[in-house]
Order: sequence, then C-alpha cells, then structure tokens
Amino acid sequence: MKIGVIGAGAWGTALAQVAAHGARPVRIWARDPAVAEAINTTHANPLYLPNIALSPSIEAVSDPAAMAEMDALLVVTPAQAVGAVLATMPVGSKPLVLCSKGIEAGTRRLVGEVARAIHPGAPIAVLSGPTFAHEVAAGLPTAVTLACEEPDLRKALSARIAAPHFRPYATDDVTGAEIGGAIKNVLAIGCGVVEGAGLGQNARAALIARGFAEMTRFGLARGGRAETLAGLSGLGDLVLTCSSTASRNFSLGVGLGQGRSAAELLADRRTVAEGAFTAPVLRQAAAEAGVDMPVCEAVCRLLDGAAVGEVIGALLARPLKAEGT
Ligand SMILES: NC(=O)c1ccc[n+]([C@@H]2O[C@H](COP(=O)([O-])OP(=O)(O)OC[C@H]3O[C@@H](n4cnc5c(N)ncnc54)[C@H](O)[C@@H]3O)[C@@H](O)[C@H]2O)c1
Ligand SMILES: O=P(O)(O)OC[C@H](O)CO
Repeated sequence: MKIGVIGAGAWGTALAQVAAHGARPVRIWARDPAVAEAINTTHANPLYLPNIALSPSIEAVSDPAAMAEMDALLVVTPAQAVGAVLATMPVGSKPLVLCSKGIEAGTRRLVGEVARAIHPGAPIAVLSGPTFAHEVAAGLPTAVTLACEEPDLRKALSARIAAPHFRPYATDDVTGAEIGGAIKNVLAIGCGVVEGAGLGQNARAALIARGFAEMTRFGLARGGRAETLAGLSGLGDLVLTCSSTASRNFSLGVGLGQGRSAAELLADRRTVAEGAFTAPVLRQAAAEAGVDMPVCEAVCRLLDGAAVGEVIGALLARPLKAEGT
C-alpha cells in the first residue's frame, strides 16, 4: 500500500516518518514548495519538525496531482483547511485516513463528515490518540486509535501503519475517535489557564475529570461509544494534552491564564492550536445537541477575553449536582 500524506506540518511529517519505517516509500504533499524542497534536499523539516532526521524514503511534492499514484492518503492539515485542501486532491476511491482534530466552523461537521461530503467514493478512517509529533518522529513508544467501519480496510491500514514503536488499536467507532481528539484540545486550553493562573494541581485534575464527563456526554449524543471516549483517542489524549507545555493548546491556555489576550497569543504562532477554532463551534454544536458543557463554555469565554477570576468563579458557583450527571 503506497502511503501519501497530505500536509507537511509537524504531525504530517511525523506520520510520514512512521510510514517510511523500513525504508518504505512515502510521498508527502506540502502546501509550501520551500518545505517540500527542504525535505527532498536535506531530509529535514526545520520549519515544523526541527532536529529530526527524516527517512530518505520520504519524497515531498507540492503539486496535488502527484498524489494520484498513492493507494491511501493520510489527511493532516489543520482541521479548518481539510475541506479546501481535499477539494484539490485526486482522491476517487482511495481510502482517506483523517488525522486532523477539530470541528469545521460554520457547518459544525467533524472532519470525517467534511471528507465524506467532498469525496463520497472514498472509504474513511480516523487515526487519533496521545501523540506529540516530536516524540513519534524520534521513535518513542506511542499507541493510537485507528477507526474504520470496514473490517478488511481497518486491518490493512493497521498493518501498514504499525511500526515497532507505533501501535494502532482498531475500532469501528469513527465518530467516537474523532470527537475525543476535537474536544480534548478545548479542555487542554482550560488546563493551561489553570496552570498559568496558578490555580493548583487539584483544579487541573478536577477540570480533566469534569471535562471528560463533558466529552462523554457530547460524544454519546453524536453517536460515539463510551469505550472509545475512554480509550486512546479520548481520555488518553486528554490526559496527555492537559499535562504538558509541549501542547500548543495547553500553552495557549497558560498565556490566557497569565492575562494575555487570545488575539495576541495566536498572532505569535506559525503552528496551529486547534482548540481556539474548535471551542466556538463546539459551543454551538453542544447547544444544538442539548448537551451541557460548562467547562468548554468557560474556555469560550476566556478566549473571548473574559477575566480568569470571573470565569472560574462562575464555574464554581453553579448549583451543586450529582457526580454522574
Ligand atoms: N503536532 C502534533 O503533535 C499533532 C498530533 C496529532 C494530531 N495533530 C493534528 O494534526 C493537524 C495538523 O497539525 P500539525 O501539528 O501538523 O500542524 P502545524 O501547525 O505543525 O502545521 C500545519 C501545516 O498545515 C499547513 N497549512 C496551514 N494552513 C493551511 C491551509 N489553509 N491550507 C493548507 N495547508 C495549511 C501548514 O503549511 C503546515 O504545513 C491538527 O489538526 C492537529 O490537531 C497534531
Ligand atoms: O500540541 P497540541 O495541543 O496540538 O497537541 C498535539 C496532539 O494532538 C497531542 O495528541
């Protein structure tokens, strides 16, 4: 199976490195020709994945037509760009493995739903889990969820993507796998705020647990399964992203907690902090589904510029309730 990777940011490049394990050929599409040039000539992507020597069997291109020869495509652009990028790609009936984490603004569609609408003939899979790109690219042990409804394709993709340090766990719950990855980014911003404002470790653990309850409520309402939400793509990724300044979402939250504005913090970045885009869409989607998500709502308010003390105070002052609700 010839693997193509769409998107040459940190995660696309790390996944290309995994797929190139054993010197297998992999083709990666970069929007920026300079990134493609760097990968081909220096076997490195200094802009998005510095200090990692890439396999020479990774070939970079910047013409979408060059992806036509691939057997399966990993989609790894920022979530808000998936629709526009996929519309330019020669997909046909090639499987699309969605690796981006988010919900599309305006339509409130998960990335898999965006892909299905543009390429209805392409089977869909989702790869998601606790995966800092620089660790995966450095060959550190990592496990992910690989979701696909078609058993034969699920098996084939798992076998092709697995490597000695990279272990996929299979499921047919595509929706559940997508929702965990999208929502954990919003919750990670909240945990970063707790860190930045010096609110303590107890508060961070409480936010992870109550945030997981929100993720589960929303995931079940959208048709995901509880076991998936409690797995690598849900709870696993939530714990990782809510615990480390290596997370772009967590570090955005740290800045907010220190009193800086979202606009100022986002203007400083080349790389994507998906939670900032997902939060307002999630707020709308939760209202539409009738799901109560007070922690995610608090993150929206903080991104909109509300004061940390006021937002945390309001969260704590809500009427007392039973834990399972
Ligand atoms: N970095 C990680 O550790 C990691 C791990 C798992 C999943 N993800 C997810 O993968 C996706 C990509 O993240 P990343 O870390 O590779 O991002 P990144 O910020 O490192 O790189 C983004 C890439 O997308 C390109 N890009 C930006 N805007 C674009 C547009 N409008 N159209 C086309 N291309 C565009 C950039 O040129 C760049 O190549 C995100 O949804 C992220 O949540 C990231
Ligand atoms: O740096 P972040 O916050 O985008 O997180 C990266 C990955 O999604 C972690 O699994």
